[in-house]
Amino acid sequence: MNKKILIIDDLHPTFKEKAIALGFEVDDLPLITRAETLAVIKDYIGIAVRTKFRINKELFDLAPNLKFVARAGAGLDNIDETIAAERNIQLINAPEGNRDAVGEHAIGLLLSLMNNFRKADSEIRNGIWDREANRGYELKGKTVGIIGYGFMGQSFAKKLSGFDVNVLAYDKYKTGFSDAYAREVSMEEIVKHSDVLSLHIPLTKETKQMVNEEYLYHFKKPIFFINSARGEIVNTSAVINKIKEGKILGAGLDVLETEKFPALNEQSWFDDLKKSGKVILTPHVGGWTFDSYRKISEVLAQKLEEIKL
Ligand SMILES: O=C(O)C(=O)COP(=O)(O)O
Repeated sequence: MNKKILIIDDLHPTFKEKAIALGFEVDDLPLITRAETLAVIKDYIGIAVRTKFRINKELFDLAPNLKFVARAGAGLDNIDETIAAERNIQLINAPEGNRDAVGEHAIGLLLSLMNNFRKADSEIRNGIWDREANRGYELKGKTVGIIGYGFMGQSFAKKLSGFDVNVLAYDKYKTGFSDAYAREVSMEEIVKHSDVLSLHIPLTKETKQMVNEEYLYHFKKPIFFINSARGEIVNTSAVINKIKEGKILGAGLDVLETEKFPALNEQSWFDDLKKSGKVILTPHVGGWTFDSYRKISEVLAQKLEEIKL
């Protein structure tokens, strides 16, 4: 059997080295375009990707020999999982490789929001010394609501453990998961008690636009909101409205409903996000650290070894 793998994204060399050691032939072409990929994919039994483009029916139709897709990251939303399952194409991913990065980044966003780091810093640079407007909140004693208790949610909960917070977690697909770091609760309890809301769920048909006006309306207390999952889970205009109403005290967004320029400039909500002192934006780097770059490749290589071909 031909054992060729095509790497189409920037992956740490560990993956390639391990794959070669396992007897695979590897073409490492991080700059390959979609059209070029479609032209050659028939020759490969495996493809390794990050989020460069969608691995969908068009690609699967041209890939009769494809046995697996290796996603160098956590989210599988850029891969058509249904078609892959129908065609017995296995999916492996590496959330174990970037969970620490995401957990730490979410903590960073939260502390920065609660202490106005971004706003205060830019005020000083503009000659403003305003202590009162930059008075912060402490995490201690607050209730943090986590939606989604997989690798990322668990990592965030664990990183919170030194802050003396009450951590609640809801996961639609799991029960009995209370641990030393979080207590399993219903969505209603999250909505009722949380001072902080952090999303750690995948983007699916069900979660798309889940955090909208109606959802946010039900929160009993003003919240700090963190999204390091996927932008399309959130209706950004609703978040802006809730910031204006004082129901969201701050929003830390590592992911946006529309990402990258120039598309971002076209969004009606982007100006409001930019102007708000209560918003911190990062360019989808929560899971993308120098450390996770290597760890993701190590995890993926380990899973490649275990895959049944
Ligand atoms: O691991 C994930 O799901 C991420 O969001 C990281 O995205 P990336 O693979 O760096 O485009």
